[in-house]
Amino acid sequence: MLSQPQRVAIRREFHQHPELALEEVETKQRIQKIIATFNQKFLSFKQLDALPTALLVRVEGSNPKRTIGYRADMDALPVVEQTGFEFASKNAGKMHACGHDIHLTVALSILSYYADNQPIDSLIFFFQPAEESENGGKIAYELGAFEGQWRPDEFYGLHDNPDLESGAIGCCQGTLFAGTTEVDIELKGKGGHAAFPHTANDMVVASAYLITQLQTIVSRNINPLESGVLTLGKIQSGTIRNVIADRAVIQGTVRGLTQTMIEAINERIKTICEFTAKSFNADVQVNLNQGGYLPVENDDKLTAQFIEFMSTHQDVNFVETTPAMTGEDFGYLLSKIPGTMFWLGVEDTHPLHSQYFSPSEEALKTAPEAIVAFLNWRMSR
Ligand SMILES: CC(=O)N[C@@H](CCC[C@H](N)C(=O)O)C(=O)O
Repeated sequence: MLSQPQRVAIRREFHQHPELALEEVETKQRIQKIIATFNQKFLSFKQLDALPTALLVRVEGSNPKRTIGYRADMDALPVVEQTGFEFASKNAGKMHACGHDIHLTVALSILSYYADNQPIDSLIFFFQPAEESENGGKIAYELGAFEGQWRPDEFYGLHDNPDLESGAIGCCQGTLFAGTTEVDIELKGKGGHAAFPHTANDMVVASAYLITQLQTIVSRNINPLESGVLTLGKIQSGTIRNVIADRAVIQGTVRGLTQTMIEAINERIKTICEFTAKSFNADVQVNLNQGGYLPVENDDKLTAQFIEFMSTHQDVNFVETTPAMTGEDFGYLLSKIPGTMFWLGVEDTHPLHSQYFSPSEEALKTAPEAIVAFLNWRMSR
């Protein structure tokens, strides 16, 4: 298995060269280059023409009862890194601010183990593009990535978590992550001179009211005992102080722990947009795209086994977690193939998606061993 210094070097190499969703060309080349150094005897590969940055690797089992999938995502975010590390991003405006560099390194470490130690069951490693946006998991599934001998009977994947101690494994039964919807709103009015507001139709003012109205969905429309989020993370309108803006673009994301909640919030967004725009005599276009970001629902039986193993294994610091409002398109894959998603603690004071996010590399010391131990245990059953 890759040593800790090798793991750290690999993680830093990925960290220095982040690529956005569907652009992970060099990242895939790096993955392939690393795998090329492994024993090839039990390995075979699959690529997808229409999703060229994806890579599937199959490890042939010695006496397979099942095929087990393991997924690692590989895309970065459009974030300007501010960590000041010597291995900080070399790609301007892009950063592995969600720890997918850690995810890749853990997956490659596990793969390196099974390249040398043939597993009993067959394994499929899915190096997945486009988790942060663009639905890489769903696209791969729909392209037939998991057909025939490439279909796992059960699927596992992790996400790093700065709130957990380094190396801790966190998981829960049922919903681990929220489902999400990407929200795009465009308001159109009439531009004009700042001095003559009565001759124009100001989309800065309309968007201010619309945003305020939309914020009432969570506070006034949903049951306080349930949960939902609407974050509007981006707004663009206007060009200069003395021109009335004829257009505003608002982008955001909805989060809910159930599909019913997501759909209820989405319906309210449409209604509020329609009537608020009308009240300003503006045109509005609303685009709500859930794509593959379904709630991440862990399979009852497989997750019970995962928790049983992780919570009793002497080398694992296991933490029972509560559902989180982060989204994950692994939710789509788990809606097709049963499995378990879990957290890996990377202890950091900065949250995921922060320009200062600095996951602890200590987590790399123990996570691959813990996951290999679980997989071997699973294969023995
Ligand atoms: C783990 C994580 O941070 N995932 C992203 C997933 C984004 C989903 C989608 N593009 C959206 O923005 O709604 C997250 O922001 O939770």
